[in-house]
Amino acid sequence: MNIGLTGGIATGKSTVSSLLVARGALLIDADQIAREIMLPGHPILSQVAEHFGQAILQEDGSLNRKALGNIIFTNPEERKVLESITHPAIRRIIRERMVDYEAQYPNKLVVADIPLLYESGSAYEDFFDEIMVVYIPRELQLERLMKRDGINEEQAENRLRAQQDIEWKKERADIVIDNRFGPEETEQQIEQFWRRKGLG
Ligand SMILES: CC(C)(COP(=O)(O)OP(=O)(O)OC[C@H]1O[C@@H](n2cnc3c(N)ncnc32)[C@H](O)[C@@H]1O)[C@@H](O)C(=O)NCCC(=O)NCCS
Ligand SMILES: Nc1ncnc2c1ncn2[C@@H]1O[C@H](COP(=O)(O)OP(=O)(O)OP(=O)(O)O)[C@@H](O)[C@H]1O
Repeated sequence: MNIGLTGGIATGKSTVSSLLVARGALLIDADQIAREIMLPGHPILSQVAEHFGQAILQEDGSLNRKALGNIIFTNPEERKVLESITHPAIRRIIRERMVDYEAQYPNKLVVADIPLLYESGSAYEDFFDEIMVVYIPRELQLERLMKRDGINEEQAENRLRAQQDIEWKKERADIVIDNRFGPEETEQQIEQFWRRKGLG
């Protein structure tokens, strides 16, 4: 069985995926894949640099994440260009890993953590048995994001605006994990999900 795990920025996807992995789930992490394709020498990074210019690279040729983030989180058109380069590659790698894991470990739960699962359209939605959304109310999302990344309210708002609203995602979810309370409450919901699915 597989699930797509999503939510908004800083709603707690990594927290929830760690709880699932601790129970034996296999994880595919879209943010990690996004970093792999941006490593020096990768053809995707070359395409990105071709469009955005050398200013988004550090002297050693690696990606200057801050510089690229500043461009795409304040300019939706540039964000679309970046996504048109990165998303097809990310999607392909996720699908390949999913197929591999499911063939190798047919009794395990495979979890794909994809921040922009819904934003990417039906390409992903049809791919998973179920979609789990990690939810917290927007004000708390803003607060946790500012604190975790050490950014101000305007920068955090820009990042939130680059994604679909968390309430909208919650409405569409097959499974909602409400992560606004403490870690114990979240763990309880994961345990319930695990039992309901007969995973052990
Ligand atoms: C722009 C980049 C370099 C900024 O790097 P930075 O280290 O500041 O952020 P990081 O990669 O840790 O991402 C943090 C979060 O930002 C959000 N985010 C990232 N890219 C996007 C985007 N194109 N649109 C909306 N939100 C995004 C996601 O919620 C993600 O979890 C980086 O996010 C990137 O390469 N983005 C393009 C690839 C992509 O779309 N990744 C999302 C996973 S599918
Ligand atoms: N139940 C909780 N109570 C308090 N703080 C939490 C809780 N869950 C997560 N956090 C904190 O909120 C922040 C965001 O969590 P996390 O990094 O798991 O989110 P994420 O959805 O994976 O984020 P991103 O998509 O941006 O990588 C972190 O600083 C984390 O420590």
